[in-house]
Amino acid sequence: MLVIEELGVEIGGKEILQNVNLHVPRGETHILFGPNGSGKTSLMMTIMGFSGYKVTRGRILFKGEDVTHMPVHERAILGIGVLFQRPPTINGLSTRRMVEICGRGRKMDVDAMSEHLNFKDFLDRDVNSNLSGGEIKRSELLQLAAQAPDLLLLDEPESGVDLESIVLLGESINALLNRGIKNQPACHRISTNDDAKSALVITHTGHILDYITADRGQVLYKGQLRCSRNAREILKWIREYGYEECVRCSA
Ligand SMILES: Nc1ncnc2c1ncn2[C@@H]1O[C@H](COP(=O)(O)OP(=O)(O)OP(=O)(O)O)[C@@H](O)[C@H]1O
Repeated sequence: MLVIEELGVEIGGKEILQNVNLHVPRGETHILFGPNGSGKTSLMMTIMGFSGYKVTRGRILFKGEDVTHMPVHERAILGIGVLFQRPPTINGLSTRRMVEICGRGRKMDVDAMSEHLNFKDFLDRDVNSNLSGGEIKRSELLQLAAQAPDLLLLDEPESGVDLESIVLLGESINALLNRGIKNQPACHRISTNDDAKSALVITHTGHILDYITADRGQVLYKGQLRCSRNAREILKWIREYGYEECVRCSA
């Protein structure tokens, strides 16, 4: 689904990512760990194609197509969707209209969709205007549900979400991934065929791992992917020994 080869990225002339290689197969969810400032968000923004993230080497393939220099909207149409860590407020555009735009003319019942996410009362507010942290995440998930991407890039989905709402969030993410059943290995899931979705999820706390099934974890450290193994094992190592020791062990 997603293949990144020897990717190098600069922001404003500063090298942020170096020689990143990553493969997220169809139907798999990978967790991206890494200390603050290691480049996790930059990697997601580069995959999505936002300006300011200059690819200096390497390439990004999505569904076999080289998207390295493709504009954001074309990547979105091709099936990449992002849940931002800090999404912008868009004054003058209601969330309802935004959800319809994300759906690109597909027939859908926005009210019914928003009911599942407990978001109906906020539909007519401008996008992300005067919403709490948890409400913003639900707004983002609603937009993603309308877009129905094949690859979800989720930047700290659980941050700012209370312990009860995180259950709803986990269920919504599983629904987006076409996964009803947690803790099933990718090879045993029904949706490993053409409709299987993939995800790359940034987390610091690992709380989201209680609600979604992670097939693999990766550690980004100082702009380089330094470790790839079971996500829970990585989390345990980081908690016990810290990032520096974690990447030393896997070197
Ligand atoms: N627009 C920008 N201009 C200049 N530097 C930037 C910009 N965006 C990010 N950076 C820098 O790039 C580096 C990586 O930032 P990034 O946000 O990707 O890290 P992160 O791993 O997601 O961090 P966190 O866990 O704190 O969210 C940081 O040193 C950051 O200051």
